[in-house]
Parts: sequence; C-alpha cells; structure tokens
Amino acid sequence: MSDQPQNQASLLAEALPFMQAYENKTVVVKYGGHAMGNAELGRAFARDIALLKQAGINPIVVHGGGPQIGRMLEKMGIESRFEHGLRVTDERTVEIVEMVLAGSINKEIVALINAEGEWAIGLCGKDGNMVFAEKAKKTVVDPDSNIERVLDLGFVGEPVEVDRTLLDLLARSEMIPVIAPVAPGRDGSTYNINADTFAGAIAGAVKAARLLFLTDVPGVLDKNGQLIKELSVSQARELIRDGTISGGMIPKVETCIEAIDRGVEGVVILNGKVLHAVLLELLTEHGAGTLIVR
Ligand SMILES: Nc1ncnc2c1ncn2[C@@H]1O[C@H](COP(=O)(O)OP(=O)(O)O)[C@@H](O)[C@H]1O
Ligand SMILES: CC(=O)N[C@@H](CCC(=O)OP(=O)(O)O)C(=O)O
Repeated sequence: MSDQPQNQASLLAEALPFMQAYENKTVVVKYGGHAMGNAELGRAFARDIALLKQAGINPIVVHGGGPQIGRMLEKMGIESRFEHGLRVTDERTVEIVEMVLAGSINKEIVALINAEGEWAIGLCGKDGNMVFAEKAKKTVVDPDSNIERVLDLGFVGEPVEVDRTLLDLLARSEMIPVIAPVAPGRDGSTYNINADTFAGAIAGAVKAARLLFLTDVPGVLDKNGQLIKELSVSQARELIRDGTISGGMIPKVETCIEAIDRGVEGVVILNGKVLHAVLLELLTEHGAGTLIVR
C-alpha cells in the first residue's frame, strides 16, 4: 500500500539523485493564471517551491494572471482583446495589469510560500533594474492573403535587457524571488509582458537548468487532443503555422524555442492543476507534459 511508511520513505529516497543533479542549479517556474485559483493547489505549489529551496536548488517563480486581469477589466467595464495570444493593452489597461499582477497576485504567491516557512520576495521587472522592455513589434502573416502585417498592441512589451545582479544576490540568500511580468521601458512607460515571454527572458539570462511552464492542459496537444510528449523546435514551428497550436499556447511555445536557443537546458510545458506538479516533474521519475528539445 502506498501509504505505508516504508513506501513513503522509498519515494523520498527516489528523489536523492534528482536533488543531487539540480543542486545549486536554477529552475525557473512559470506559474500561469489558469493554474491558480484553487487553494489546495496553491498550497501544494508553494510547498514544492519551498522544498526546492531547502534542497539547495535555486527556484525563481515568474507568474501570470491573465484570467484574473480579465475579471478585473470586466468589473471596470473594459473589454479584453487578444491578438496572437497577447492582450491589446491601452493606457488604462496597463494600470490595471500592473495592479493585478505586481499587486494582488504577486503578494498572494509570496504569502503562500512564506506560509511554508520560507522567505519569498515579490518583485517585478522594475525592481533592481532587473528587466527593461521595448514596445512589442509583432508581425503576423495573414493565412488567406499571405501578407505580413504589424500588430499594434499598445503597451505590450518585449524584454530587451535583463540584469541578473539582483537575481544572483537572491540566489546566494534565503530569499525566493517571485516576479510579476511588468517592466519599464527606457522611454519611461510601463509595459505589460506576456508572462511566458518574461519567464523565458529570465531563464535565458540566468542560464536555468530547467524552465517549467505550469498551465491548465497536460502539455502541447495534437489535432486529436492527444498529449505530445516530445516536440522538436521545427515540429513546434509547424504546429503553430498549421493552427494546431493557437491562443495562449503560441507565446508559450515560441518562448520555449527562444529559451533553448539562449542556452536553457530543458523546457517543459505541464499541467499545473496536478497536485505537486513541480516536484513530480523535477524530483521523481514521473515527469509528465511536453518536453521541447532542439
Ligand atoms: N495545441 C494546443 N495544446 C494545448 N493547449 C493549446 C493548444 N492550442 C491552444 N491551446 C490553449 O492554450 C491554453 C494555455 O495557454 P494560456 O491560456 O496562455 O495558459 P496560462 O494562463 O497557463 O499561460 C490552453 O488552455 C489551451 O486552451
Ligand atoms: C501581453 C500579455 O498578454 N500579457 C499578459 C500578462 C499575464 C499573463 O501572461 O498571464 P498568463 O500566464 O496567466 O496568461 C496579460 O495581460 O494577460
């Protein structure tokens, strides 16, 4: 029976080689807005992050909050509009985005990790000059006419500079950074950055051993809704082109490709609605989800 003490101890012992492999390495965990919202899952996520830190691994949490921003915008009577998986962000919207992401959601996650006895610190790209952004220059090809057009997404940014000074300092401390995907521009504006893109930039800058994307689906699904366990960069590009990968999965997969190009060792998209998804993926044989490889 799995609840026998020896079985529980065996499970713990199974983690040892994985802990050794990740010791002193950085793992960036992107906690998506769709994976949040359930108290038990939230506590399990926080405990996983706390356990990684205790095991001598360096976790960095980057969080999203798309659905939560959507709900707040709705309350304020502002319509949400997405293009290519990115929220079209005007001046009023960016204020709300910053309030929801760097305010309430960020502090909720910090509180959850601290409740597990650790020292989380809530940040956004503005803190410690960590991330600077520029207005996103997204182009899309219209599938009917094959003509390329530039999207004007307002205050949507792309990270262009990441300074790892603060992150390196925190890695040597007891602190666990929890980062909201909002960053300043050199032009003085505040930019709303897709949390996947932001996590990829952070993971690339610190040369993370692993970048995990916790979302609300088991991974990348094929046309028949079946999980694709491993996906090469060229296969992933084809699935975006033919529309199998759509919506919020597009920036996620594009980020995976860029992160691999920047030297991140492994990138996994997995279901954050599974209890202890992070520990299962990193410290057991039972990793699930889609692994993106070169
Ligand atoms: N091929 C695909 N495989 C899996 N999910 C997909 C695919 N294409 C589109 N999606 C959508 O992408 C969503 C995940 O992205 P997103 O909504 O941005 O999540 P998160 O908030 O976790 O970042 C899934 O819930 C699903 O609706
Ligand atoms: C530009 C852009 O789209 N920004 C996102 C930022 C939050 C996010 O990415 O949250 P999830 O990871 O939960 O989707 C937004 O405004 O919704």
